[in-house]
Amino acid sequence: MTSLRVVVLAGGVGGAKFTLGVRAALARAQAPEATVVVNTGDDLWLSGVRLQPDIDSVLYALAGQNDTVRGWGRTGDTERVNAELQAWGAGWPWFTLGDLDLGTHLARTGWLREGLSVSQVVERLSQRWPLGAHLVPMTDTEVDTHVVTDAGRMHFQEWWTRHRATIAPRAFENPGIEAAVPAPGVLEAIAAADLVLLAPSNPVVSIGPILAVPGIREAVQAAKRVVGVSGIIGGKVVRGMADVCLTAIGVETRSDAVAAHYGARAEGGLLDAWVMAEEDAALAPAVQGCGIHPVVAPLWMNDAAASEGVAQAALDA
Ligand SMILES: O=c1nc2n(C[C@H](O)[C@H](O)[C@H](O)CO)c3cc(O)ccc3cc-2c(=O)[nH]1
Repeated sequence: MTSLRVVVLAGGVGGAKFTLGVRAALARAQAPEATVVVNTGDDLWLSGVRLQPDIDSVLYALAGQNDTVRGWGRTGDTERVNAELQAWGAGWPWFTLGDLDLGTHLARTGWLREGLSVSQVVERLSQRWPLGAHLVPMTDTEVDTHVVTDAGRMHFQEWWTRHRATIAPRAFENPGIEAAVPAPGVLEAIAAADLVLLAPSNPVVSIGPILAVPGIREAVQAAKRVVGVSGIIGGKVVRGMADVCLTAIGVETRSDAVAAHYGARAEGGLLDAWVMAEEDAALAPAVQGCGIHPVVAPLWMNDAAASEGVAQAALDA
């Protein structure tokens, strides 16, 4: 039994899988449940409802309700309402809203319209299933992610789901983030944590917006210990479009480059240690050279045991 208090910063499928592993590893150690600070930068309004893809990815995964094949939405979902929306010409023809998923969006939007804050809504959504972790949004303020391209500015979801990241991004922006405030409990959880973990989520559009909420980066820098987990394995992204996003901000798609992007805590960055894949072991000296302690471990999260192994490596780092 341990009293280790852990905070995870997470977003997307990588964040959800890693969070499952952290939950399992902490349960095995009889440690308290982790607090998971989730990216809300890829949220959007569509057909009158508020979507929170990263919140829902983590929520559904912890609840065992996620579609593991598609990587987003609810398992066993149907698309009857979506077909009607398409017939009306409502929403986006390239963006599917499942029927069960829409139930979540309607519940969330109703509560928001009744005056609940985003974090109060996340708390309500967290009560339906035993999650084994405490979910908090990074902020209650609306800060969607926009992608600036030569073809114009568009919402991150349009760039990703419609264009499949094929239009070169010039920049990623979160309009209004300078005025955003960390959601209640975020700074307190980080300050009280024995360990803050950066999940192997997209460093630019998942972890980036969380750290850009004023006060969160500073809180992580002041945390007792910070360990990051690489989402790059063997010089490639496991899934998603982190490589395109990293190129846009001038960072190479290499594990050591992402570690250097986060930076060593001793030099004003964030990391004490960096968990990197066995395939990237040759890059460990470069990470060490940045002042970050490298830990080499198997990082493929193909099943629950593998995810727990990755989480355990981060907890031990
Ligand atoms: O590739 C897709 N991803 C879809 N996603 C996933 C999402 O676009 C991204 O993968 C994440 O935002 C990236 O973290 C959805 C997520 C939701 O919460 C709700 C609806 C969708 C719909 C789609 C979709 O039609 N196509």
